Amino acid sequence: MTNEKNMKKIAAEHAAKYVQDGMRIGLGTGSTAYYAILKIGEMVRGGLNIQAVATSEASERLAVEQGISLTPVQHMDRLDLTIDGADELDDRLRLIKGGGGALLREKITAYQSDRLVIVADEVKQVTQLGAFPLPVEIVPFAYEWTVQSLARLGCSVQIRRNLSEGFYVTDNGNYIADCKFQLITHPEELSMRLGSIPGVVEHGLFIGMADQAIIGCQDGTVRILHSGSSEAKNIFDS
Ligand SMILES: O=C(CO)[C@H](O)[C@H](O)COP(=O)(O)O
Repeated sequence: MTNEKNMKKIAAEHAAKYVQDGMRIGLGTGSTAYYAILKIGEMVRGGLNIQAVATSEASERLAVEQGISLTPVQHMDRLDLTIDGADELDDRLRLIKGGGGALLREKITAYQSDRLVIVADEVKQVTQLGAFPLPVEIVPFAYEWTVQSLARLGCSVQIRRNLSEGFYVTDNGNYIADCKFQLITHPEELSMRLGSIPGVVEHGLFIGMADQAIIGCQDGTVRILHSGSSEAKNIFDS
């Protein structure tokens, strides 16, 4: 039986194999993307030449520690590939992201990428999204009103707190509202409704963005899902 950490690691290390010399790479955030950054760092120290941007200050620090030099975004046009984690994904590669609070930079980076590869352990794959509370980044001004608007969509809302019990503040100076729906039956419609609330900066539904998901499984295999295809295959990584 492979434990959760190893499921994340095998998925992330498989994805790192897609990174090739000369590519422009987006580095994701979270405990699964962490392993991809470690692997890419190892490849860079071995001579791989890439340009990279990170989706959070935490991933920036990790990348630099690993010897991956980061390029300012204004010096990059499109990215070839971004490797990032997810909190939930369904068979159509619709995602909930933002558990680590980095959803805004992650979505901007994913949108700018020719290819978004999601890495996750198999617990994250669900038939319907919504068991994981949907993170929504909101501006601090009048956040109480924004919370009321979010609650009118049929969810219970909690402003995320940090360990010292103050509000968690994102890398962009905003708050995160974690929105618990029973289940999200129509993610596309919800995405549009969230986007129309003033005060919402961005939300963690990523729809039509992921090209591929690499899922690390308990039996030590990786399952690969492609957008637009219901076929999945499990393979032993070597
Ligand atoms: O969206 C994210 C951060 O904002 C992460 O990718 C997501 O929370 C998954 O994290 P982990 O790999 O630690 O489970």
